[in-house]
Amino acid sequence: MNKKTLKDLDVKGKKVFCRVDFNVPMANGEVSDDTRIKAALPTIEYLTEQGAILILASHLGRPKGEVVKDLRLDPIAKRLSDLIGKDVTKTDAVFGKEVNEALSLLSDGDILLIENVRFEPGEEKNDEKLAQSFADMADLYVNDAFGAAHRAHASTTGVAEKLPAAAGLLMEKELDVLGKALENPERPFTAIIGGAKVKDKIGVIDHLLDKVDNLLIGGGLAYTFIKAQGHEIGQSLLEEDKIDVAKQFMEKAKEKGVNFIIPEDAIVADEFAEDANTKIVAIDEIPKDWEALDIGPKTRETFSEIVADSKLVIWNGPMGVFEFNAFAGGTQAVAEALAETNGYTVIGGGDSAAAASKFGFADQMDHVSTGGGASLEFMEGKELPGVQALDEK
Ligand SMILES: Nc1ncnc2c1ncn2[C@@H]1O[C@H](COP(=O)(O)OP(=O)(O)OP(=O)(O)O)[C@@H](O)[C@H]1O
Ligand SMILES: O=C(O)[C@H](O)COP(=O)(O)O
Repeated sequence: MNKKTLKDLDVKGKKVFCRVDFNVPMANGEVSDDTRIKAALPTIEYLTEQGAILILASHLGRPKGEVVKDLRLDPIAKRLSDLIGKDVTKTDAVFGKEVNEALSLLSDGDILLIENVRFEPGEEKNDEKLAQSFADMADLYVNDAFGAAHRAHASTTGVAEKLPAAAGLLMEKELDVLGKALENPERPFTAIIGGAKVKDKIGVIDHLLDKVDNLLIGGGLAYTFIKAQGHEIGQSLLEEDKIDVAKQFMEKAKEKGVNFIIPEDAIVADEFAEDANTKIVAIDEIPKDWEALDIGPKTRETFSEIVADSKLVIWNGPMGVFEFNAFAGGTQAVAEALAETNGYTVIGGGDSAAAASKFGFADQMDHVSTGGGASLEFMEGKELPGVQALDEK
């Protein structure tokens, strides 16, 4: 990586403003999944052990510049404190008198978590004054929030331009793993793309077609491709205005010699419901009034065989409506195939990461990205503003 990292900084006795992505799922006022908090621990522990005074900043949800009680970071401060076995001071303010007073009481190795930065209207606007307030608190800036690196906000880019700025250990690892995968992949290299909409995956499919040996398409977006091949898809998800793009991708795959695979069978349902009537059909036999909600058994087998023979697999997006048990089998089969292959496996965050943990395979993946949108933009070949803003080595 050509950006400065934690190891390039001398942090002892310095105030370090560290942006983390603690945008975690909450239920009943408590953290219901602390994966992202745990992922930031190496950076937090390194900084405190080195004797920095650590100021942590994160967003939670999308409060749009207003204070939203349920999006306060107190439960996160508590969980962090339990995980590291150390007190974490939490302020109700994002900056100003309360934060400065709290900071003045801290010693080397202590931790302060400021309030949800998105309570400030200036955060998402990358407001200069807010960025300056963050910079005024600290001597150094560290960005460990890979999950928010695709956002150009005051706490991710604005402040980075005002202080010596380096990547945290999680940021460094994410960029290393995803970067190596895309720049110098071991082959055969397979990408599996699922999820709901072609629209959301155009950039990533296009970019991956220049890189991969196999591109496997599942999920709701597959049916636009199937329609583009001239088959009827009943009530399945269709983006009429993306049929041409789907055709172009299939052409591009042919030109590039990429093995482009779309489902050969599906589980169809007579309504979008957990307890709908279902059957397995060949892909050119989807009944008019039914909709395809998961990939079928033959497709699962084909996908699993390709994954087994791959040296590198990247997976983004579920293969079906995995939230309903009746249509979770395809996603589970893909997660299992990744868990079993000897190849290096990378999950591109979001729903696929949730699915891998739901089915108990997350620990068997080589890398589960903490970024949903961020990993997708990275895989599209875009520069992430939160990374761009860091100091060059
Ligand atoms: N065949 C299908 N028909 C309808 N919906 C589907 C189908 N297959 C998958 N989905 C839905 O797609 C949704 C996930 O789509 P999305 O594009 O958001 O995935 P994702 O890219 O993994 O998400 P994220 O951006 O959070 O990583 C799931 O809620 C799932 O139910
Ligand atoms: O959950 C995420 O993907 C990140 O925390 C970014 O959140 P955002 O989409 O609300 O900017």
